Amino acid sequence: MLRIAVQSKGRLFDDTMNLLAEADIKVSSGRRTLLVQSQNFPLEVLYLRDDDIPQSVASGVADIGVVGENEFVERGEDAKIISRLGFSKCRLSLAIPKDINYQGLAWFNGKKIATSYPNILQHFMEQHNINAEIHVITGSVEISPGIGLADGIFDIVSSGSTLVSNNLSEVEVVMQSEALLIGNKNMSQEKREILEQMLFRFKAVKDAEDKKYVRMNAPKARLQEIISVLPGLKSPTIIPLADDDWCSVHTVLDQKRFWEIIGKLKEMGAQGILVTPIEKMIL
Ligand SMILES: Nc1ncnc2c1ncn2[C@@H]1O[C@H](COP(=O)(O)OP(=O)(O)OP(=O)(O)O)[C@@H](O)[C@H]1O
Ligand SMILES: O=P(O)(O)OC[C@H]1O[C@H](OP(=O)(O)OP(=O)(O)O)[C@H](O)[C@@H]1O
Ligand SMILES: [Mg+2]
Repeated sequence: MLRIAVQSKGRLFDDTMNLLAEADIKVSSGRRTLLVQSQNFPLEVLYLRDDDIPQSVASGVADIGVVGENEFVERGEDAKIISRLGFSKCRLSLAIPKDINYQGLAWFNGKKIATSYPNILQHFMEQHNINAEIHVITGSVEISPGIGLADGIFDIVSSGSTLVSNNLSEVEVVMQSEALLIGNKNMSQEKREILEQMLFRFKAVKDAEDKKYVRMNAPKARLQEIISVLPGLKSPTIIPLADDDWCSVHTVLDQKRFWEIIGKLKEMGAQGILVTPIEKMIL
């Protein structure tokens, strides 16, 4: 049995549970139960506060965990990054009251900065030879300049609307962050095998993202032309039709090039084009 640490509530919870669900790993999200076993996969979910996830994975209380890169770097715990999950994208930035005429990092010398990420900030300040006072608070960081608690802040920014509503402007982006799947460095062989199975499923879901399964009827006379514009996995599947002059062509198209390719296919005489989403794809 593999044990995964998942944020019990908050921004990472939904996307993590969706990822498991898409991989057909069933887990009831009994929010009051802290440890829940999957009904159909050798996985148990340990619900924790995200701050505690890096340590729980490093110490082996959990084998793997999903946590924001910001939190993982801040904690400096000894665990490895297994994969980047692509959700909860944000950045850690320095921001100051918007009416200040900011000329560069030197502004922060002798200033007080409020943050929940003192280690990352400290490291950044040392790298740039800035001497600022770091004031640690665990939440509502953006309010601190407004109430005279600090001169600037160092916090998570995504859309930037929290900064705007607190009259702050972002002056330096220090790091980019996304959700990470992290793992204990000394997992048993048995656990590593379960993890491989899980990653295989995640990949199948990810590979199917933004892909469409497309079927169409094509005039045989123009079949080669039609095939030449289709990327497909290997080559498209060609199926005969009752009418000898026509055949059915099945292929997989990338969402990004979808309309461009469909346009060409229509010009080449393709008809009855059917488009369906793909749930999983094993390459
Ligand atoms: N606005 C945002 N947009 C995108 N990702 C975000 C945003 N805010 C936070 N995150 C990411 O999601 C993670 C979890 O955020 P969340 O707000 O749920 O936790 P938290 O702020 O640490 O929790 P709490 O508010 O209970 O202390 C963060 O560590 C960060 O990686
Ligand atoms: O740039 P934005 O899109 O406005 O997002 C940034 C805000 O989002 C997060 O707070 P959250 O909403 O998670 O509230 P919290 O303070 O409870 O963590 C983060 O701490 C910022 O305050
Ligand atoms: Mg938050």
